[in-house]
Amino acid sequence: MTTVEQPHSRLVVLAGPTAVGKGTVAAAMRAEHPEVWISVSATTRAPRPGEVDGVHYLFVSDEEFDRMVAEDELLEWAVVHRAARYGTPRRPVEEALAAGRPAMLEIDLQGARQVRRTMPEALFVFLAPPSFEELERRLVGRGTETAAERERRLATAHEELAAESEFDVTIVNHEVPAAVQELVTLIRSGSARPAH
Ligand SMILES: Nc1ncnc2c1ncn2[C@@H]1O[C@H](COP(=O)(O)OP(=O)(O)OP(=O)(O)O)[C@@H](O)[C@H]1O
Ligand SMILES: Nc1nc2c(ncn2[C@@H]2O[C@H](COP(=O)(O)O)[C@@H](O)[C@H]2O)c(=O)[nH]1
Repeated sequence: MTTVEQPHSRLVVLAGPTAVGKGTVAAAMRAEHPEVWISVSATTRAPRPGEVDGVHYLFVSDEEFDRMVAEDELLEWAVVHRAARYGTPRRPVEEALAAGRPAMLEIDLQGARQVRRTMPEALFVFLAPPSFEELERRLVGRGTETAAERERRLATAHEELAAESEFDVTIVNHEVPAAVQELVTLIRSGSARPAH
């Protein structure tokens, strides 16, 4: 009997708690591994200093986000940290995958669960902090949230850390270059995704 190898999806979903370093790891991937296509999410939150529309996010109004949802333009979307809506535009993901490019989404847990339902063949990677204390240090050190917003994010972080076992692989973000290397190795290996 001939063994037919299961074709692997080239879609990687990277999730993890607030301030673990998802954005930092994704930015390093974008800079060092341009062969990996990284989705640009739409969000209703305001840009932080230095964030560029169309590069870091598509910054959209509530009305525009409503339209994207109504017209089924988003692969997944969620209200994150009870603060703003974030979503993955569907068409660019489909185009990247159709072109044979490895593609990566950097999204929250709720979004990862939605993608799990619609694209179960994707590889789900959990980015974990070395410790909760280090996560708090990174959140405070980033300095982009108010104390109240930090509290909200840390409350969500407890829930997100409890969901680690839902993911195929965990990468602990001790050092950014090592985390990027682990991610690239997974993507290149054709995602040795364990069966569920
Ligand atoms: N390996 C690391 N070691 C030390 N600091 C790190 C590391 N990775 C990221 N950081 C720092 O931690 C802070 C949070 O990182 P980042 O904004 O990338 O997190 P995030 O997971 O994208 O957060 P959020 O989900 O809230 O958007 C930043 O100041 C970043 O420079
Ligand atoms: N479900 C989705 N979550 C997303 C998306 N893009 C980003 N995110 C997540 O939002 C939080 C907060 O991000 P921040 O930039 O405001 O700090 C973070 O966990 C991101 O991973 C998305 O398209 N869908």
